[in-house]
Amino acid sequence: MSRPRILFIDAYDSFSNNIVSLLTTVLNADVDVLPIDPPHLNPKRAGFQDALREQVRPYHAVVCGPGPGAPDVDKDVGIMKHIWGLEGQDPPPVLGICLGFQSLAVSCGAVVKRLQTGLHGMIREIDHLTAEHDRNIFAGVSTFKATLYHSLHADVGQESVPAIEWQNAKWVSPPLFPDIVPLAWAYEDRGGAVERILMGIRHRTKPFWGLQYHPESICTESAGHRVIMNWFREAMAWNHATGRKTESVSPEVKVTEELESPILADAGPTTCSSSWLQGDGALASFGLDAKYLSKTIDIPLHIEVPDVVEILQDGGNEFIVLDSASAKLKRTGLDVRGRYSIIALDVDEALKLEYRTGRGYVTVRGPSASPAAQGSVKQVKLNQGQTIWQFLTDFWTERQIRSHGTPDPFIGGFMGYTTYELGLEGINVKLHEERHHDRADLCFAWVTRSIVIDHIEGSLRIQTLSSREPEGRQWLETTANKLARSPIWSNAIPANFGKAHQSSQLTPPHTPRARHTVPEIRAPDASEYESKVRLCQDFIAAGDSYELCLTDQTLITQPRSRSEGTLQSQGKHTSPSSWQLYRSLRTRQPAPFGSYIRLGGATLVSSSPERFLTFDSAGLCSMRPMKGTVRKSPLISTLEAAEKALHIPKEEAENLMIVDLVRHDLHSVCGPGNVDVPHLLKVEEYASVFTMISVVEGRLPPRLTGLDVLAASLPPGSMTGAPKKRSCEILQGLEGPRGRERSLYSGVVGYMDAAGRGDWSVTIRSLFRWDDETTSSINPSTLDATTGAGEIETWRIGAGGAVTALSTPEGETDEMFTKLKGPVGVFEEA
Ligand SMILES: C=C(O[C@@H]1C=C(C(=O)O)C=C[C@H]1O)C(=O)O
Ligand SMILES: NC(=O)CC[C@H](N)C(=O)O
Repeated sequence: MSRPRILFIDAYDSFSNNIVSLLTTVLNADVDVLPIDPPHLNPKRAGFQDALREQVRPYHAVVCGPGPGAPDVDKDVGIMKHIWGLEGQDPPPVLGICLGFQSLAVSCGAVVKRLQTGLHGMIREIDHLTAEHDRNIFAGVSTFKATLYHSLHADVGQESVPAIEWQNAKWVSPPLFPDIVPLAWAYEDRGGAVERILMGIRHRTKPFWGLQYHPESICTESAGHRVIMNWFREAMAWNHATGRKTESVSPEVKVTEELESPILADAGPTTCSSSWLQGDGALASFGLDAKYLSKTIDIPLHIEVPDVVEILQDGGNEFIVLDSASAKLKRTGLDVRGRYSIIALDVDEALKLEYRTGRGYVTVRGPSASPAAQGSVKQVKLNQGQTIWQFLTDFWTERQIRSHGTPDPFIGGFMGYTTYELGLEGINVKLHEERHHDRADLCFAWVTRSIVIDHIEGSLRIQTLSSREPEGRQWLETTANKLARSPIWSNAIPANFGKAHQSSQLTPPHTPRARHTVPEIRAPDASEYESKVRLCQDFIAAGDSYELCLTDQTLITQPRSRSEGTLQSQGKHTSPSSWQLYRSLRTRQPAPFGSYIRLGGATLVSSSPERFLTFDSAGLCSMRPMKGTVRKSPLISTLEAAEKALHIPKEEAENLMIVDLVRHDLHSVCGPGNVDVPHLLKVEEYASVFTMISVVEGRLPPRLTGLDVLAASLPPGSMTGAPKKRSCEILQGLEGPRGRERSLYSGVVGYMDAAGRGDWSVTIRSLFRWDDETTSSINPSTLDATTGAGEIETWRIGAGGAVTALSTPEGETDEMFTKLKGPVGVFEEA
């Protein structure tokens, strides 16, 4: 028999692809996905019912999925609501899950109410009917626990049943709702009183079933998969008994995900991407036909990443340093996260690709191209329907290097950043306001000269992608000599030259008093932040989100340092340059994903502990969401104590939600059955906090690369909450003042090399500024006499955390300030 076909109706949930994977693997079925609001099925148009019937006819069964919102709100359920009303001889067999379940219950007359407290990421035992009769999909299923993600539940009068009657009453259709046959329940202890929550139903006469819990969650026990098998067996039995005919899907009806084409706003550029990439202009041919050359030397123990940068800098303007600053602390070799540091060299000479959301073109900046240097900047139009990621893939494919013979993770290739707003474009979340700047949301340099430091081996590899071998080799020698001959290398100058001293005692952010307002720190107002946490919880209670990663920004203004643009340290009384801030942050807050980046008008100084995504050239990808953080304190100073503090329902639920979300993101590119969770809820130690991480792995099909994973998974789920799209929309409204963007914060930083390997971190615990936010000083009192530069620069630091139904406003505010402390401290130190 050919494989059965199932239509999955997606209510924009962040777990949908996990359900598709479950159905595909457990039922050996082909699953097509249709959104709740497909343009060709508008309930307001004449003939809608017929069109919907035609849509579902080819399928053996339909699944109505989970999602944000409420079942009685039309826009939240879209066509789902009309599935239950499909009259005629042969309604299709349908399974509703969570929102889909609630929609079925509402169609049978039930009222949907708010739970006393939402149950998101909570794992509960299911009390189900095991008897073998009457289309009971729980028949023969052993006891199991399942994950819940809901704020609402179906009220069928269960609270009015006296406790002594419950055992007999619970499997009987409630008198007021004769079409609902209860099949499963869960019970929530609410301080002595028990809340009865309907977990599974079937329709009395129609082939409709529903589950309130999430069968696809990583924490729903596999005994629960039997329910899905039973359901499908009942569905097929229904089709057979009623003679319901399914027809094979003709190519016209087959549903595929609709790709939105980018908005082609500016008519400006005329060169389109395909002709540019194949052209032979100086920019288009940059980096083609290159060969990998390298030279390895030992690195003295006292030399640190910034020392290497200082020795080799040649008065450049742009820098990319990915610094495993925590590696030295862990030279045991156990902590593989921080093994390598990568330094791009001669970034000014590299080709840069920049993209801004909503624009239909890519800006290509040639070597040493200042925006003013005409001729070396080109705007290349994206083809109709082509995304920035497809453009980057085409560019990369032309420069791919298959054999290089180095075990190191990077040989040269793309390095750069993306903003949070780039991610929003990818999930079709519109920005509230017009943007009053011209900054790029993605800036990737094609790096051909670089250094990889292996902190475990104590080695340094100088490498180039060069089309002229003798010249390339010459450069390797010159660079090696430059390092070896430097006085710092031979320890003639102490290696802590120019470094800020380590401060272990962190002080809370504050606004310095008026006399000498340098720098001026404007941290979020605690009570305002607390009210935003409460607003988040209102959205959660209403069913609009399961978890919201609320954040806020701290602004620091200071006179622009006179030595900005060089890597010099300077006198005591001037404001610190970005380089000094970086030196200071990496000492105060050493992290596995530190970075110093000056690229495309942005400066980023980061001490991120969070890996977003790593992948190899064979297509194995791994994501490492972090969620659940406690501050180090005398009470919580050991891993053991932190485990106690973090292995509690609230923290575990936060992490689990993001794990399921990341599985969904990875499933979308890796496909059903190709995603696993090798580590769940593991507590790790960082400089000033303990955090819980999980690892989610996927295997990419051969034709896809890590760029496809980035395209499918931004913005990082740990920075949004779930479901991603609705949560981001809510956060946009809350995180004002209006028009404020998260920008680099919540974006990602990393690389994808010419061999196809990549490593990306989430931009958190960091500070950034944009060149265009430097203003002339209007108030002379804010000027430090020794800078005299007359310019004020603005640094931004984002911080926040996940809000759930179980959060407390004070607890979340404290967590936000804890995360802020590290990065803000570099200014206080100055
Ligand atoms: C939002 C931040 O961190 C995120 C939120 C975390 C949490 O809620 O525990 C942990 C790591 C990050 O994914 C931040 O650092 O500002
Ligand atoms: N996961 C879901 O489908 C949730 C359904 C609904 N939004 C609720 O919160 O109850």
